[in-house]
Amino acid sequence: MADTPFVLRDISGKGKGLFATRPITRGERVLAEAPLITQRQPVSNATILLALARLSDTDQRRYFNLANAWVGLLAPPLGIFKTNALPCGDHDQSRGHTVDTAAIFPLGSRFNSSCEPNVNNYWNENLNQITFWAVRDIAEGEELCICYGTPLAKRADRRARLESSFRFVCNCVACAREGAALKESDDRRVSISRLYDEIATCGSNPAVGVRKVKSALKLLEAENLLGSHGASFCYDAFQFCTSVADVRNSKAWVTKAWEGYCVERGPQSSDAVKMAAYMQDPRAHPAFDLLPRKTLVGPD
Ligand SMILES: C[S@@+](CC[C@H](N)C(=O)[O-])C[C@H]1O[C@@H](n2cnc3c(N)ncnc32)[C@H](O)[C@@H]1O
Repeated sequence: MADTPFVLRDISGKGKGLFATRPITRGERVLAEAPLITQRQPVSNATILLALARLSDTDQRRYFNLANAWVGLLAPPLGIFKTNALPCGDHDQSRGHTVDTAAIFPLGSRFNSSCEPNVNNYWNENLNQITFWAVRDIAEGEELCICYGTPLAKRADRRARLESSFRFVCNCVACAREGAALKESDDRRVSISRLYDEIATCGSNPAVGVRKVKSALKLLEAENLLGSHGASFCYDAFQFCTSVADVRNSKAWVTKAWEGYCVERGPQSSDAVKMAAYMQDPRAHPAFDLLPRKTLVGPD
């Protein structure tokens, strides 16, 4: 871990976790790592054993030293895989994205989960590595957490999912809320998820679409999820503006989307590169000028 800005240490109730050894700036890449083993669905104990047989003794030891939430319930190779696997692709079940390849990483599999994550994991297919990005400024000593689950859901649903897949009760800063604060947070997350679905149906009504994007961004900010989830909403707003040939606001939105993807996924990610091209020429988008021309609104 010589040049990483974190250390691995024990944390009560979570096994081990990763902690910042210095202040980390929003948008910084905290880790890029190749897999120990990769598996395509369907994964079984037998397919994992085959992959492990190709590893050196040192890497096999690394694998078997990882956490296992399924002790006594599954054979160890499979239990460790289910506890630690991260998706190799754009996997966000709450948005209907799933990938059928997942992998185990020596350090990347040590990030604990938070429903208000300060780090985003992104599989970079050009590098064939998983990359981890600070989605907000992180103080020295703070734990670095990604989100394993579906943050845009109520606490009860988030917890149920994490408990059934990873066998822990989430008590992250978002899940620890109670009373009115919990209700407000639950309502905001459900609203963001609803707005996400509604935005997808606004193609013929771009003014409404952009209004909904702005509402979603405000709610994301209130939930401290703007850094991890804002970019795709800004890209939606860009597409609404470009469809009515509103070049000025298209540029403003796609610039926001580019900034967001640089933070969530890195400037070399395919999404950031795509946004950079539309910043140069918003007219290159296939939806440009498809609807009656109109001026919409830009970001705040
Ligand atoms: C991928 S491992 C993360 C690293 C692990 N803590 C370790 O010691 O190597 C996933 C497991 O970590 C624990 N974990 C992760 N996030 C947690 C959280 N927010 N609260 C409690 N336990 C958590 C659970 O036991 C989970 O099954």
